[in-house]
Amino acid sequence: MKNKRIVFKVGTATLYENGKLSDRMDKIVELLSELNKEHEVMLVSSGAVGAGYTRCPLDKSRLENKQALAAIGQPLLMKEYKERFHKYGNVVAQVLVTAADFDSRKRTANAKKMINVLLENKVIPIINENDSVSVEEILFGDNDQLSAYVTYYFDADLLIILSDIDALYTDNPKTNKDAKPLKIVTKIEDDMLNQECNPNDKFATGGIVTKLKAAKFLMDRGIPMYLTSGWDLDSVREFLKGNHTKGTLFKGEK
Ligand SMILES: Nc1ncnc2c1ncn2[C@@H]1O[C@H](COP(=O)(O)OP(=O)(O)O)[C@@H](O)[C@H]1O
Ligand SMILES: N[C@@H](CCC(=O)OP(=O)(O)O)C(=O)O
Repeated sequence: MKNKRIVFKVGTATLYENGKLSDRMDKIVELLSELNKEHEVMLVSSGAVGAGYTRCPLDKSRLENKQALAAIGQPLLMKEYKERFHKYGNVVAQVLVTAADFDSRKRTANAKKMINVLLENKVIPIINENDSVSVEEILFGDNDQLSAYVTYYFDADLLIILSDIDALYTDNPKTNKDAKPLKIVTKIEDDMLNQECNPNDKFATGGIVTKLKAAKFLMDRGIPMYLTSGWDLDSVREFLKGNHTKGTLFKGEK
């Protein structure tokens, strides 16, 4: 793949381990900095609520507390990214969105123009839901679907989801040891989307279902999505070189 616009999404469980930032963030920053030389790179990053909790352990079951945790954690998360990307000479930009930003063509077009300016200048946009004001109808609620919207509405060629799981399996591999990884998925059945959502990290809101919804949204629009582990970034490097050995590629049949 050459000169592509690529969106990466990283979940809370990949970034944080036992309430502490993991060195996986360093590895992700290294990979994105490498790719930013040849491609246009955007990052949708979760982790604001988890980061906020490290400083102020509020009861996150109350919505206003969760909003406050995001407000506390978002600048902490950005500081960590900014410092790491700086080592590679990269500038980052914080972009916070709500579902309402994709509701009107005018607002989406305005946001896209701004994203284009960032990418033309090799600045890496780090995007998250604006959790501190996102409630009710303007709420996405999970960054898997948000990253699919970012990919489609901001004209990207590919979405790569870096997860705590290395592929989509025939069943939940954490509870069924016979579950098998799927290499390519060309169709998502409705019953797959009706499973319960149960993310592994207590600060996460996604789970496998939101990843499948993201994949379906993109497959319906002819855009591929690659799901792989945030623990093993060589699979991403290989995939982008055309060697698909690990992870799941979601690609609609056209
Ligand atoms: N069919 C399946 N294939 C893969 N993972 C599954 C499946 N069903 C349930 N899961 C669970 O979904 C988890 C991934 O979702 P989540 O914890 O939200 O990841 P992330 O933090 O990367 O967004 C896996 O670790 C696994 O426990
Ligand atoms: N926007 C929230 C995370 C939402 C989310 O989807 O979390 P995850 O399932 O870990 O990708 C945050 O920054 O904490």
